[in-house]
Amino acid sequence: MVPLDGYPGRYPAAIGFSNVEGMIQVEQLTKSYGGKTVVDDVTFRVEPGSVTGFLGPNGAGKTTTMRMLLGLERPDSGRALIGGRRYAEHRAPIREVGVLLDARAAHPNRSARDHLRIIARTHGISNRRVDEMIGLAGLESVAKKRAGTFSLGMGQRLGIAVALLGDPRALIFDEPVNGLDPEGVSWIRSLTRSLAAEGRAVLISSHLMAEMALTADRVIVLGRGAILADESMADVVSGAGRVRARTTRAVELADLVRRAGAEVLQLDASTLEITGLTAETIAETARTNNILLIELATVQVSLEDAFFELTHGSVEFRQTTTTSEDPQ
Ligand SMILES: Nc1ncnc2c1ncn2[C@@H]1O[C@H](COP(=O)(O)OP(=O)(O)OP(=O)(O)O)[C@@H](O)[C@H]1O
Repeated sequence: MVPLDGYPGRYPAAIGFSNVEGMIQVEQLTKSYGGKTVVDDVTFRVEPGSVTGFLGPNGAGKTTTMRMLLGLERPDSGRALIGGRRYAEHRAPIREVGVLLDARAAHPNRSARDHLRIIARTHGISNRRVDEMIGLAGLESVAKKRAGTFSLGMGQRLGIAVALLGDPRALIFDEPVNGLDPEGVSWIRSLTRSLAAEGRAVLISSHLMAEMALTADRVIVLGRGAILADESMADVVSGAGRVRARTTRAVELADLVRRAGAEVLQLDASTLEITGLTAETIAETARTNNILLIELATVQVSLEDAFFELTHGSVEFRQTTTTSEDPQ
């Protein structure tokens, strides 16, 4: 991405960052509304140089957490910091954190370009930067149109252009792919990846699991306000250490690995699913006993499956299967 005028050489500078610069930090954050705790002692970090997916069922507390990071809600206890400071403590927050919370934030009667220019002017940012961001967001052909006529996807693009205007080190995007067409979804993916590659910290909430699996390096899962997982994407989809082995001597191999402490599920005459031993140990056991392996692979699960497994006890709004034709 093009650095902001007057900020030459700030990126790529992940290595040069002091340890909290650009970092998004939440420490023991708690918030209740009307006696209901919606964010419950939440602690996590989003490091510069990474995209962190912020996942959770409806009502899990993702937006409330993001709003506390942006000083829009006051925590009951705990701290929400960007670059080591509360949002309100930054002299120029637009240069610290880029935010996409509400795609409909632009004044409906103002053109996209004017909306950006007004924000730019109040923050000492040049019109050239505005034009660059219009180009980056793919809004050139509609820059003079009223924002009120924009589709949801165009509104999202305008919101992203605003978020990037100040060349911030941290980015917080709430459901950025909402309303975008496939080309827009893929644009957000490559944009967030390149923002992270430039050394920025990116926190991005989404319900689109397949997309998150392609975009995020880390995953934080919230359920009923509490952290259910904070792991690398690779760990989340690693299938909890399960290894699938195929051999013509499945019963013998099952017996051997069980004796080595593994749990074994026989899937069919030749296929075993083994938990508790690495693929390497299983291969070694098979070789020592002259058992030919036809296939050996660690099991990967989809992010969606991993998400359902993590959150099944924390879903607040679950539809019933009753239809109007069912007897009452
Ligand atoms: N201003 C408010 N007053 C009262 N309750 C609120 C307020 N804001 C949020 N809540 C409640 O807090 C809970 C968490 O909401 P939040 O919007 O943070 O969840 P979310 O994880 O972002 O959900 P979604 O995926 O549906 O956007 C919900 O039960 C919501 O109704």
